[in-house]
Amino acid sequence: MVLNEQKRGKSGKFFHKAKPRGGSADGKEKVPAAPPKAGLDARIAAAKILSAVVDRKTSLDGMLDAEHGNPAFLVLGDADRGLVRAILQTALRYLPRIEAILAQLLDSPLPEGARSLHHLLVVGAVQMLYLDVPDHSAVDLAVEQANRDPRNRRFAKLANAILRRLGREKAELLESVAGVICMPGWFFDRLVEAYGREAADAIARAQLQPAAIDITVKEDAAGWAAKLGGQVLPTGSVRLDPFRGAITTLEGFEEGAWWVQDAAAAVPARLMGDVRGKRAVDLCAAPGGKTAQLVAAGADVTAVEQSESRLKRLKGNLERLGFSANCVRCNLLDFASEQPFDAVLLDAPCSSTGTTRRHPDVLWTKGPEDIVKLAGVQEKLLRHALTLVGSGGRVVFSNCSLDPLEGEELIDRVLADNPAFSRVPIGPSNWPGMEAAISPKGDFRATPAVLADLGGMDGFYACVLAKI
Ligand SMILES: C[S@@+](CC[C@H](N)C(=O)[O-])C[C@H]1O[C@@H](n2cnc3c(N)ncnc32)[C@H](O)[C@@H]1O
Repeated sequence: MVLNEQKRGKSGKFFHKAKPRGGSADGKEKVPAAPPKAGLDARIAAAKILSAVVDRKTSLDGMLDAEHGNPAFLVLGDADRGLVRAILQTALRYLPRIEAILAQLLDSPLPEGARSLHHLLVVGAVQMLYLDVPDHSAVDLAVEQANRDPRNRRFAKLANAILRRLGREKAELLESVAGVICMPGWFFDRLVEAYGREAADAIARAQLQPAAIDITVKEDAAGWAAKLGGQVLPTGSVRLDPFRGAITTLEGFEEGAWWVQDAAAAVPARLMGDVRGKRAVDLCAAPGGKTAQLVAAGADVTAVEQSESRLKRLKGNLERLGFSANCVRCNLLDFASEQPFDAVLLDAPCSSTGTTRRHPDVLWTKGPEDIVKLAGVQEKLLRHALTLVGSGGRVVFSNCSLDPLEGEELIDRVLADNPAFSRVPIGPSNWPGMEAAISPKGDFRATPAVLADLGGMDGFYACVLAKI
């Protein structure tokens, strides 16, 4: 491995051929010495967590959990935790571009054994390229970080040289990678196959934008949009204007007038039609956004959820909203009811590839094999869900995947051997403003590029089935 501005000496160690610009008078890069630096622990935690995400496929949410998260995260104060979140969210969003830039600064790729150096450089680079961290501070801290880690100590000068050069050539480097798709190749190929190149490009662009905050209101969407500052979307959700602060402090939260729910995620329950006075079951219910919608629409709701902790959260959410539902903790495959339901909602566990705007780790922790596996799980759950609905009733199947294997193809397969069920197409004319999210077969097929001018929405799929 040889690096630009770095050559391997006879001993096999790296030495730095410093350019005069940015170096010290004697041509040697200065490596700052060791006093503790503010924010260093946050950078160290970010690099560790980045490694867990991309090398060990660990989900980011769990590691950033305020109670059970990664130990390196839990020891940090609030400000540092915020910084770690910002570094990781941005690094994972732009990873292919950051890696392409680092590749330009290296003559040959870092060896597999230098992964921790790679993560350290990514953490340094993301601050300089996409976050408002002054270059000198990001470089100093990266060097300090390298010096603190026995695996990276010998690379401290190298990190210094690479990141300094990145700082000097930032604008050109960013320009040179502007066309790099920020997704793993396998996933982008699947998007192209499913949606065509143009639409896949639009999705790749849209998913780089962080998600807006959408709320579902019990009533009077226009009134709440005016009160909180926002707008009513064609889906019926209220999109809040960007703001700083805690959502829980906004008017209406305490008294349970609304709940946070992405505009796309709010669509499946709306597709159920008029459920007033009907018996409805929400089969994968927690944290309860769709249960709340069904209760708000006047249904008598049973919520089924297998995770105890998530069911607890659902109950807490319903309580704040002043709603009640019959909550059942079990695997839905074991759930049965003597009396069939009028409405069955199955919002199935999926690859979550539609949620990359909020969960940019998803594409780095999942692979094509997960999509196949999860499609199999969902098919099993859907086949069971169909047994719970009575004649004339409706089943809505939904998930937040962009992959047809977990959506259209699964539905076609299940309908093929369930002649008592048929698809109820959503007519584009039924939903002004949302035509782009209605598939030719009449399913709801949102991608992050739908309503892009208004800030996009999560990728989501929903299909309505009726029982004869
Ligand atoms: C996509 S989330 C559901 C989100 C929820 N519908 C909402 O709108 O708030 C999927 C949920 O299904 C639950 N789940 C997964 N497999 C299940 C099963 N076999 N039986 C019951 N619940 C299950 C998970 O614990 C998770 O809470």
